[in-house]
Amino acid sequence: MNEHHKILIRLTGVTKSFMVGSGRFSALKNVDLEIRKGQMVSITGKSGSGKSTLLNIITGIDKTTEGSVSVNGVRIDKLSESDLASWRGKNIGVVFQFFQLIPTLTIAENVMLPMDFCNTYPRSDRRKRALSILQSVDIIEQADKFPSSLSGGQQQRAAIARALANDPSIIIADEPTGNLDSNTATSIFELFASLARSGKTVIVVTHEREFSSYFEQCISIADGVIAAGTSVNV
Ligand SMILES: Nc1ncnc2c1ncn2[C@@H]1O[C@H](COP(=O)(O)OP(=O)(O)OP(=O)(O)O)[C@@H](O)[C@H]1O
Repeated sequence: MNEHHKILIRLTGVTKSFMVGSGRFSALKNVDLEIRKGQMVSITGKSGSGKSTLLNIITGIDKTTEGSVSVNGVRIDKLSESDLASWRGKNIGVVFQFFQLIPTLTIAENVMLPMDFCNTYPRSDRRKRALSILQSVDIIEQADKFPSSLSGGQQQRAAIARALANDPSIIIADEPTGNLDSNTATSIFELFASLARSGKTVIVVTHEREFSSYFEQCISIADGVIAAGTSVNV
């Protein structure tokens, strides 16, 4: 097994419970999961099955009630809130269904924002880096425009560029093509696949079965439990 396919994310015995009324509700129940570097991974399941909770555990937004979460050798469930925020900014890029670009900033400025937050690159290098990422996702011509003048597909490319700003090892995308037509959605999945080939781990919550062939690992979740046999990969 080469470096490209080493295990990047490992959840062991993860339970996430919420207090509801006088009792406890477990949104994830004793989940064991391994995700490899450089893979395209889908998470599917009905509304309320635990998909967002699983993403929030992987990104450290939610703390586990029981169990451990290790990402690239770091036990993120053991990090303090401030270490976790900085870890997340450098290691996780997030892409949303409705893009969530800042309307008053240009596309290049949107891409520079995570670099500004995390201070990951010298200030004088940030615009150059943003432009090079915009070039790599094929929207360099849009760099100095505002989000509202871009098409939906271009806005999602800009959001992906922003997710790549700090060169994270993991890209998380929650229904990233839910607001795009089928051709545009295909081009976004092609872009994710090329990111996975370059070594990024791309985890996508999606309901769109027509894109299932893009995924090397499919995690199907129901009532907080990962369905047997669905999370196997190469
Ligand atoms: N903070 C919370 N407090 C109490 N219950 C919660 C909390 N967050 C999530 N839950 C419950 O945990 C379960 C899983 O929620 P989650 O948001 O992970 O589902 P999901 O699969 O992402 O759903 P959707 O597809 O609708 O976004 C749901 O029953 C939800 O009501």
